Formats: sequence, C-alpha cells, structure tokens
Amino acid sequence: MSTIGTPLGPNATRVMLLGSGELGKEVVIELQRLGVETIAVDRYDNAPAQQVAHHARTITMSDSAALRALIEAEKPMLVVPEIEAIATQELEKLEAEGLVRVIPTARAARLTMDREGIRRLAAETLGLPTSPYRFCNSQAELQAAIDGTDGQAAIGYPCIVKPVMSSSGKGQSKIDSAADVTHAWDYAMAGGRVSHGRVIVEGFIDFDYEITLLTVRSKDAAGSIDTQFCAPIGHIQKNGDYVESWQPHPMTATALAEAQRIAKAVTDNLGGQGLFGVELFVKGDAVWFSEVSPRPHDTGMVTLTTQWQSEFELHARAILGLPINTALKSPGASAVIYGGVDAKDIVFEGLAQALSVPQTSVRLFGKPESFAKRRMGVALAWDADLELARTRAKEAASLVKPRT
Ligand SMILES: Nc1ncnc2c1ncn2[C@@H]1O[C@H](COP(=O)(O)OP(=O)(O)OP(=O)(O)O)[C@@H](O)[C@H]1O
Ligand SMILES: NCC(=O)N[C@@H]1O[C@H](COP(=O)([O-])[O-])[C@@H](O)[C@H]1O
Ligand SMILES: [Mg+2]
Repeated sequence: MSTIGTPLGPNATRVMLLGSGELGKEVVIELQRLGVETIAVDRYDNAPAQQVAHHARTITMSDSAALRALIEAEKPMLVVPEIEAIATQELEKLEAEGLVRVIPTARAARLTMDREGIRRLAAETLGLPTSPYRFCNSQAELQAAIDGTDGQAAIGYPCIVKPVMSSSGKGQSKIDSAADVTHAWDYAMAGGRVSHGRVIVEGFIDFDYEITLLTVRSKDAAGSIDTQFCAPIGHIQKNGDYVESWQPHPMTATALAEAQRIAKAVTDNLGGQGLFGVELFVKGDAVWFSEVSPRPHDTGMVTLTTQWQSEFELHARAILGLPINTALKSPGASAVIYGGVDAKDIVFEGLAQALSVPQTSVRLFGKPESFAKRRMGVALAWDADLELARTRAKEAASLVKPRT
C-alpha cells in the first residue's frame, strides 16, 4: 500500500477484520494509529475489536454466502482473518476474483484454519518434524489409530485429541488409556468452533518446554519480502489454553536455529505479508512443529510490554508494507485473567490493587459475556529479572476479581 487515505472519506484505506476478539482489538488500535479505516466483524455484537473499530458487523463468518455479501458490500482493501471459524474457501474465491486481498493469503488462511491442512503441509510436503498424527471421522477410527489396527503405526498412549477446527484448547483432551477414548471423542464433538465431526489424534510429545516464535514477513527497503523473528516466547498451557507467557525464553543456539529454520520453511510456503505465531515443542536441541497462526498469537500479548513494536503493531505495519523492528525492549511476562463466572455484564474489582504491583499493566477486553474459563483480560509485567516479571504478572492477574 503506497498511500494511506483519510478514514471515513472516499479515499479511505479500509481494512476488515474477520474475528474481533482481544487480538483483533489491539490490531484495530494499531491500524487506526496509522490512519486506517477499520471494519470489525464477529459472530456476536460488541466483541472487543468492534468496540474500537469505525464499523461493527455481526454475521456467521463460517457462512459463505453471508461472508461474500458482506465483503461485496463493504469493499475492504484488505481482509484480516482473526479467528479459526471462517469460510476460507469463499475467501479464496473472492481473492481469485480479484475482489480482495486476504492476509497473509487466502490459501494460508484456509490451510491454517483446519488442522489437517497445516499438519499435512508441514509434515508431508515440507518434511518438518511433528508429532505422529492421524485424522479420524469416528470413535472407532480414533481407537484404531491409537491401537494401530488401521494398518499404520500405532499412535499409542498417551495421545491428544483435538477437533480439526478449534482453538484455545476447545474440545481438546489428553488420552492416557482406553478408558478415556469415549470422553475424548464426545468432548471433541462438542468443542469445535465449527461442527465438523473430524478430529486429529497426535502422539504426546514429552517436551522440555514450548515456545511461540513470532515470525514476520514484511517488505524491506527494496520492496522485497524479508523474514524477521522476535525473541522466543515461552508459555504454559492448561487444557490446551494459554495461562502464562514470557519473553525471551532461553534456548540453546542449536535449538533456536532449528526453530527459526522450521518457522521460515512454514511461513515461506504460506507466503504473503504479516506476522505469524509459530508454535514449537523443544526437548534438548530437538524441535517439533506444532501449528501456526497466520496472525498475532495469544501468547504474544506479552509483547505489549516487552517489545518496542508489539506483535499487533508488527502485523499492522507488515500488512501495510511498512518497515518493522522486532527488537526486545525488556524481558517481561503475561498472565491470563479468566471470567471466573458464567454471566453477562460482569464487573471487575481490584484493578487498583493489581496496578499497584510495580511495572505492571492490565488489559480488560470488554467481552459482553463471561464464562468461568473465558479469557477476559491479561496482566503484563516487565523487568530485567524475568522470574520477577512472571511473579508480578501472576500476582497482578490474581488481584483482578471478576464478579456478577
Ligand atoms: N502432541 C502434543 N504433545 C504434547 N502436548 C501437546 C500436543 N498437542 C498439543 N499439546 C499441548 O496443548 C497445547 C494446545 O495445543 P494446540 O496449540 O494444538 O491447541 P489450540 O486449540 O490450537 O490452541 P491455541 O489456539 O491456543 O493455539 C499446546 O500448546 C501444548 O501445550
Ligand atoms: N488461541 C486463539 C485466540 O486466543 N484467539 C483470540 O480469542 C478470541 C476468541 O475468544 P472467545 O473464544 O472468548 O470468544 C479470538 O477472536 C482471538 O482474539
Ligand atoms: Mg496452539
């Protein structure tokens, strides 16, 4: 994009987000700082990014006809997928018709929205190391894959089952023995973002630690695409959902080089411009590819306090073709604030106490409805001492008390 227009005028640079959660909210804020007109779309009204965008639209984003109608009506220059529940085949058609540019590309959005697309690309096309895996359409197929009675190598116990279209651990569970299989299947069927009836079962990787490697494809001074990495982000997940993250995570030079090699291979193939969150498991110097978000990553919210340009600013700049800088500002950490209750219009107590913890900040996303395990906010802390930052982020998060 060589010029930026005036928002709400005839030459405005219009960008549409498909998905308007906490990650999209920060992307919208960064786009607006650069003078972009924003349209935030989600499945429900008053989603976080809708509250800060110029325009808010509520549609079923997995409905191809509804998605096409909206894009044809709004005519955005860029469409930025933000969540894993979009009719990406329709985006591919719209992109092929020249009606819109999808970030990073419509193909990347389609491949990463479905665990099967990205896993087969990484493992089978690119030959990257991943956990052993199989896709199953029924509980019987799942059991056969675990036991190896389907004619292929047994996945064995323990293993992990996930709906092919889900995120933030929804519908995901660990199977330790045959007794867990029925529950894992039923839970996956109930938990996907889009009902699909298909799961991935993965062999369990007994990693030392896991990281997100934020990888940015942006234009360099000469106008060609250049890949840059942020410092690795360490994180802890509970039931497949992130609870804590920090940056930088210490790694051996060999493991870091391997992580960057894998991230470059995947993002080169996906192409386009923008920031990617490449999820990797590490044991010693061995690194496994897990999955990739072709957009800002939840564990990367820590960069709001650790980098000069957060992952959201990096994404906004990269998609607009602007220069980026991935440098670290200070070590730091993030800790999730959960809803704690199932209720609409909740209130948060203890913000003053939380923000009295030195070198912290808090983001409350403003989601209109809370669930006990819905992520409603995040606490951030920075310090040269990473462990101190982690302690403070967790302390600040624990002091914010949601209630009805
Ligand atoms: N094969 C595996 N072996 C060991 N742990 C795993 C495996 N697969 C997933 N996990 C654990 O579960 C977490 C969530 O898995 P995954 O990233 O696939 O789920 P997700 O629903 O896509 O989550 P998100 O949207 O937050 O990235 C991983 O970060 C890791 O901690
Ligand atoms: N791991 C992916 C992730 O964190 N995505 C973020 O969560 C939102 C959905 O939240 P919700 O489920 O509470 O509506 C998404 O819109 C995105 O911002
Ligand atoms: Mg993940």
